Amino acid sequence: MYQLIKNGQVLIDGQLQKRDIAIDATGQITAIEPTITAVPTDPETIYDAHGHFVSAGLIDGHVHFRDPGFTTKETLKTGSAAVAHGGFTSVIAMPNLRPVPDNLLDFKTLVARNQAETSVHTYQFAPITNELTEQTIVDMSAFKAAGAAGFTNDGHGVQTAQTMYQAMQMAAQINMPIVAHVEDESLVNGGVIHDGQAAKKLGIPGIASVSESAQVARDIELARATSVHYHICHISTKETVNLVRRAKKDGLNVTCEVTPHHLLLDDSAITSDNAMLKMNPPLRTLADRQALWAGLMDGTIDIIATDHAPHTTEEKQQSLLKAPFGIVGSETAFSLLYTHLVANGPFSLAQLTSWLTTNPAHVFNLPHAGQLAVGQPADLAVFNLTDTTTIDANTFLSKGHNTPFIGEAVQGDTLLTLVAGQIAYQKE
Ligand SMILES: NC(=O)N[C@@H](CC(=O)O)C(=O)O
Ligand SMILES: [Zn+2]
Ligand SMILES: [Zn+2]
Repeated sequence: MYQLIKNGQVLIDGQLQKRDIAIDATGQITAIEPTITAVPTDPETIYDAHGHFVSAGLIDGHVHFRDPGFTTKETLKTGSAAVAHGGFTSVIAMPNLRPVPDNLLDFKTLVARNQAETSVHTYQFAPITNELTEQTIVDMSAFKAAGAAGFTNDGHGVQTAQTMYQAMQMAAQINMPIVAHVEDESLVNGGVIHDGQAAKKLGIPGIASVSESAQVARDIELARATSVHYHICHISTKETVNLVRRAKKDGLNVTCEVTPHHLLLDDSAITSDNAMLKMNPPLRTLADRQALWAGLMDGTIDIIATDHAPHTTEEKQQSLLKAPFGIVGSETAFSLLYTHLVANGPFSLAQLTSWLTTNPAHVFNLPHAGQLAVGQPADLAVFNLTDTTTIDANTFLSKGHNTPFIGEAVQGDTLLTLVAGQIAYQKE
């Protein structure tokens, strides 16, 4: 473990300033000062950040660790190593596992395994309904008591208004968020990419934007009627941005997330039958992408979450029609976002870090995450914002190499990640 981080650059009131950070034996930050002269006796416990950016540890509110059930894709060990490599120190894991942890025994076992087997703070979402697809809603209070961070059927939309309405009433009563994968299956029509130019050109069935936005519109009205905290996963369409903007204006407790890939890519990138560009929701149009940037700019979109969705190389080498939906995101998120949104984009480093630290801590009520401050756990990440590196799957700690961003030149490589003072990742 490290007890002193020297010569870091820390964001203070939106500006980078030189700071040293002292960490005690319990992993708490005890001082953040321009210069700390009380140096630990063991030189091994001193890390020289050499003027690089020291951030509060990032928070990812949407990851798939695949364990139990799909451990050829990822395990708790490889998934958490991957997120630490990306500078994340807290994540919330999705329950689309096998078995689905829709009974208390399986859920408690999973929560205990998350604690024991991951190198970061791994929180866990519980299902809304049995098997993520049935109508029977789980005993939400019992799952809350067992540690659930919220309720989601991610991978599946809740298909009936009746089930969603009841789930929202129950969640509102116990003050827990409904975290929604929004997808009206009656509007999907066997689509695998966005129903637009690329689908037409390649002769591949498309997924219309209304399959997302129609369900968002329904759910916002149900949220208005129940006063629940309604959080929308991976929004992808301009219509959804508009609906959320209006809901917020109306004072509803509605929040949402966007992924790095929906911000950085659109369906013009799909020029051949390449399943690395297949994910759910699909990459939409340039106009949608611009609406997502505008949504970040005006606060309609609260957070960026990766939807880290590892699959095996064999699975993703299949055609767009056959391959599973999803791409990995943990190990590329910060550098891609820093490069395109900040270094070459209109956003500030302070804005980017707010979408990855303070905002997710607030949205998901994680009181000890997202702040680099005295008295808080030393969850932090050091990023090299100046040198350019190339995204290389050989450096990935995830089992999943399924990303279209391989070979991209980026700034923002992770140098060090500490979780409560312990080294979760360090670049060689
Ligand atoms: N996003 C995806 O394309 N896939 C996710 C499921 C999901 O997040 O809906 C997965 O579990 O693979
Ligand atoms: Zn989803
Ligand atoms: Zn997901």
